[in-house]
Amino acid sequence: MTSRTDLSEWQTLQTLAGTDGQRHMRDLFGRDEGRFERYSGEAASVFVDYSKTRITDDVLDALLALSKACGVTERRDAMFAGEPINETEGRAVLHAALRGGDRKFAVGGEDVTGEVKAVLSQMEAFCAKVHTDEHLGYTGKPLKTVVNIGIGGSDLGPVMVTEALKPYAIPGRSVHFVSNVDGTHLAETLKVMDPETTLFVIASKTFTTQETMTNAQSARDWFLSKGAGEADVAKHFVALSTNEDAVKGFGIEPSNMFRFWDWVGGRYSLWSAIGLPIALQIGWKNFRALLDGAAAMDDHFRGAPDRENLPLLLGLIGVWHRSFLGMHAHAVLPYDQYLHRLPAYLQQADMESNGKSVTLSGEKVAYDTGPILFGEAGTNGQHAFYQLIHQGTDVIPCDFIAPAHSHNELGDHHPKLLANFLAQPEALMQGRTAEEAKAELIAGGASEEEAERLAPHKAFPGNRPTVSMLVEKVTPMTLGALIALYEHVIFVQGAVWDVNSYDQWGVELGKVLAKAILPELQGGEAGTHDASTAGLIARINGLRG
Ligand SMILES: O=P(O)(O)OC[C@H]1O[C@H](O)[C@H](O)[C@@H](O)[C@@H]1O
Repeated sequence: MTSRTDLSEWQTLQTLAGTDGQRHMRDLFGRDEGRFERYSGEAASVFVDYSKTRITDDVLDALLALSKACGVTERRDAMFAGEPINETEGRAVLHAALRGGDRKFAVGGEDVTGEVKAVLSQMEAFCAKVHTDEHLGYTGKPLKTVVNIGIGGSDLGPVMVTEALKPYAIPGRSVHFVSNVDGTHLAETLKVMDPETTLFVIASKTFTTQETMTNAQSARDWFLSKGAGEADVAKHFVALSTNEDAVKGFGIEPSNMFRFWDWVGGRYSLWSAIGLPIALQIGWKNFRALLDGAAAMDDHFRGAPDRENLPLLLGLIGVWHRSFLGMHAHAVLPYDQYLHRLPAYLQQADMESNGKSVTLSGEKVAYDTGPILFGEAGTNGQHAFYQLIHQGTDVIPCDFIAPAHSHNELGDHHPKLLANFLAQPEALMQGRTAEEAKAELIAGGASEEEAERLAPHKAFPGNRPTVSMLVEKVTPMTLGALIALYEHVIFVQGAVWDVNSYDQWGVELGKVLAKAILPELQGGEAGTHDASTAGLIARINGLRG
């Protein structure tokens, strides 16, 4: 198998990295009035400006040629055709089928549209029952509060979306999330819960995850300790899972289970039954709109020509930054408070997907793959880590995301927020030379000597790439489209890097070792460990007595 680095397209890009990749964007903008128009586009109501990245037409052409040489389009088609592109687990990757509406999808030749629709109908009917107060608890009161117990993909998506779509929340209801196995998370959540009106949603694809099973068991114990009987569990506990046997084993009836399938990756599962807490919070119509927004982005990704295909272009630009220009990190900076959990969500989506270092055929990659992703809602990040983004030694490409309208148009808050959303990328691109800094200091009254001394500190290198994404408003539709855009960017990058974006074996080893260590913290015999781990175990056991 040829390595990506043997491809002539790869080598062309390596050469371009030393030429075009070093050009200052100030000059690129200076020489080209059409840059913004040429390097921006819109799909499914998400407008994307990628002109403030270090690309030229030559770079873009070379990236698109690389994509062709890597078979990105063929792999995309294989994904949508339900082929088992998750090769290490022998599974299809078909979360698009969950949101596809009437579009047909099949896995291994078998149509799945029907079963997807059946579960969606089951979810819709359940939501209707809860929302009309017909689903009653063990004392006859309607259930008003939802506690979702899940972790990773069974938590981050629903948390992010319910936060993002708070303006659509049905009044008088609330959704809470417990993920950490740290008892504090559950204990603090239960403190404000009324057992008579609380619905527990146990969300776990495998229904074996230690954190979730432990929290679910403790929630059940708490519920039973409040005067409810075993038979009442059915009214207050539902499961979202692929594992019917384990759900039964836990004591939840299959009729209270909302299922999904092994072709839905955990970090791509918010569109499945895992989205139930979202639907419970925002209502069915809005949940459907979320799915429709994502489906519109799927259509764009499948149908738009390469040069207009935003997920393809953004994915390739990310590869350019990471594998050719040596940029290690990627910041996601939403200028919308409701999107404050988007970076955390994308951390799992991206880092668990492309945090890989062997190719599909098992060889060590000879290039950099997935970046370190982090972020924070603007403008808070500006007062925390942006200093490093502006003047640090690492160049960190950033995504700036903003809605033109806020759900809370309070005084002049939103224009101020938007001004920051616009100013930061401008500053990151333009920078400020030492000469400019010196001139400004002198204009501000500094002496020549003082200006000379301070200018290096006040100079900004600029040429720091940013992508700006703009939506009219954060709605279920635009949010769905935005999430799907990122999913496909991750797909494109995985396809170019020749890694399996759909497994996560790296999470396993720690889990196995934790299982082995647990008995040693509960009075069991000491196991075999390195001196550091053994020393820490002994110390913890000493402290806990
Ligand atoms: O939904 P579950 O089976 O409980 O899995 C929850 C999470 O477990 C692991 O951490 C995996 O790495 C995640 O991808 C997954 O989302």
